[in-house]
Amino acid sequence: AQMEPAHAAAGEGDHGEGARALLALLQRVQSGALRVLGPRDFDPKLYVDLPLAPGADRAAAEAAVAAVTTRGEMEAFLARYFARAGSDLVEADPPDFEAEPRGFLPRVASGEARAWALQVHALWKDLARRVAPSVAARPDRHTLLPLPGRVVVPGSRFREVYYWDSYWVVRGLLVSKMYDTAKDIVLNLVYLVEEYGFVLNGARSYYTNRSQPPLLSSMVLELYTATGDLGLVRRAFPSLLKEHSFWVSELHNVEIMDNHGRVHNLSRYQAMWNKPRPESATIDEELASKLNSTAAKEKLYHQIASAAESGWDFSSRWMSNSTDMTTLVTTFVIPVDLNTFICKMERDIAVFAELIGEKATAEIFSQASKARHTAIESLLWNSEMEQWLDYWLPTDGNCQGVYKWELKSQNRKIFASNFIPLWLNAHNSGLGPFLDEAKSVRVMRSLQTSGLVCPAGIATSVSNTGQQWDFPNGWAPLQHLIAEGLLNSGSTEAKEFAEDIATRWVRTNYAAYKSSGAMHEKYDVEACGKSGGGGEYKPQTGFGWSNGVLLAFLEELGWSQDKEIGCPS
Ligand SMILES: OC[C@H]1O[C@H](O[C@H]2O[C@H](CO)[C@@H](O)[C@H](O)[C@H]2O)[C@H](O)[C@@H](O)[C@@H]1O
Repeated sequence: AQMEPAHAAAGEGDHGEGARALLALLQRVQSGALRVLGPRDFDPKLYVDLPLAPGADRAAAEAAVAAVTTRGEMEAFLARYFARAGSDLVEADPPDFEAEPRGFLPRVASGEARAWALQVHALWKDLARRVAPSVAARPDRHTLLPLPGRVVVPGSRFREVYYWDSYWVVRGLLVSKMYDTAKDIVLNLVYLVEEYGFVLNGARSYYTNRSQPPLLSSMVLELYTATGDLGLVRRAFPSLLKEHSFWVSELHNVEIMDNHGRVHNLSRYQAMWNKPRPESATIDEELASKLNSTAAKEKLYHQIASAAESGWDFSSRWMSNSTDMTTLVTTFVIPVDLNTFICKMERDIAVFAELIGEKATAEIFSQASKARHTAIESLLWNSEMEQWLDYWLPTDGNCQGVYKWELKSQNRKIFASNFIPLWLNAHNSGLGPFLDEAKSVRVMRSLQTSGLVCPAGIATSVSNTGQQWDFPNGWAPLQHLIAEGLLNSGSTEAKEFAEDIATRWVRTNYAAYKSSGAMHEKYDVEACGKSGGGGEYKPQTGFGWSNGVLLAFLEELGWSQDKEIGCPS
């Protein structure tokens, strides 16, 4: 596959003419709003989330937008032609929600921790929605995509379902005993695979050009483990096979030959898009204005959308110069975490195939996961640093043919993702451990001296670039993946360290909740009780994956009566 894939613009092809025309109109409204309202407090995503108002005519709105020159005219224009962003998602009132479910967090004895956990549990009611029937009836009037079941959104500006966020939402819902809501979420994602061939970044027409870190099989496994619902496994199985094909297709797969002449297959992120992201078009266009040629701009847009596919948007992890976003080279990076997730997906599919009696498929996927495991260990493991490192392909050529592995192409910079393979300890799907205990301990020691472990949790990287997936931000999914891996490594010392990380995280969430009344999308790990910042949009609250991780940590760790929940003094 070339770095500029033939299908770089294929995401467009999936929609009707009406939906495309609506998105084009909304992007004009977005740039008009920036011109008229100014950059202060401007969120470009708001405008591409606007549904057409009942009875409003798109062509008339198109004719009117160019004439808008003042704030008052813009307000009148928006009120006339559009409904409120998010109004096409209606409240769901999940029937499986109970204020205090039976058997909720049995190991949380502290009254203070328990009262707070119940408040976080109650947030599912605020975040649960259903897509309004008008969306399926008139998809040309909404950028929101129809979904069959109830949804749980991250919160604030993130008014729609997101792919990898949903894994931690499901984990939290299982703690909350909301099995039906969790199943609806999984079936919605299965539906997206049936419709598009992969799980979209999010359920909006502007997210159809890319996916996100692939965790659907993990959601199915968690639900199956909690409920024994084999029907769900059977229902999801064809979609899991389809999703796997997407991630190992020419678009994502790269062949690399190791020093012993063995050729391995690993995957990378690569969006099918080479234009500005509609939800951030004004930002992407401003960045690209630093470049001269159309070809250079298209390459940058492709790298931006591919970074969004990684879930780490944005980070010095994908930049050759960490202070210059125009140097994004996402598609040239073979990421540690993506390949960990695909290895896990292959193990999960093998387990599901066995469960439903598809012996031959079970064998194929068991072999595939072993081959990827070997590839991760051969190409990404660095024995001197005792971490796994992203591998950078040469950025001056295209990605055709087989690459020859070179040690110098491992990126020696420290990121939390360098430790994500530990997570496979927690989920060996019955196929044997990923790491032995001694190696897990060595990786733990490397993490302890990496500079990532901070007073309020694990930082995303050690570079403070102003990007949101860098220092000093800590993200709930990263804490959880690493802590779960350490907890299940078999080592008492690693278990204690995992408990320490989780304790720091729970405390910072608690302190920030007490001072702000909200759960946050990300936290600043330099000090207990601080929410995070940086990046291209204002920090958000709600927040799906933070709530899920908090509940999962409390379930896994418990919280004794005399354990302090506030920040340590
Ligand atoms: O609007 C900008 C970008 O926002 C999303 O990314 C961030 O929020 C997601 C939802 O919580 C999360 O999954 C992602 O990891 C965050 O970086 C969106 O996913 C991007 O595609 C979008 O361009």
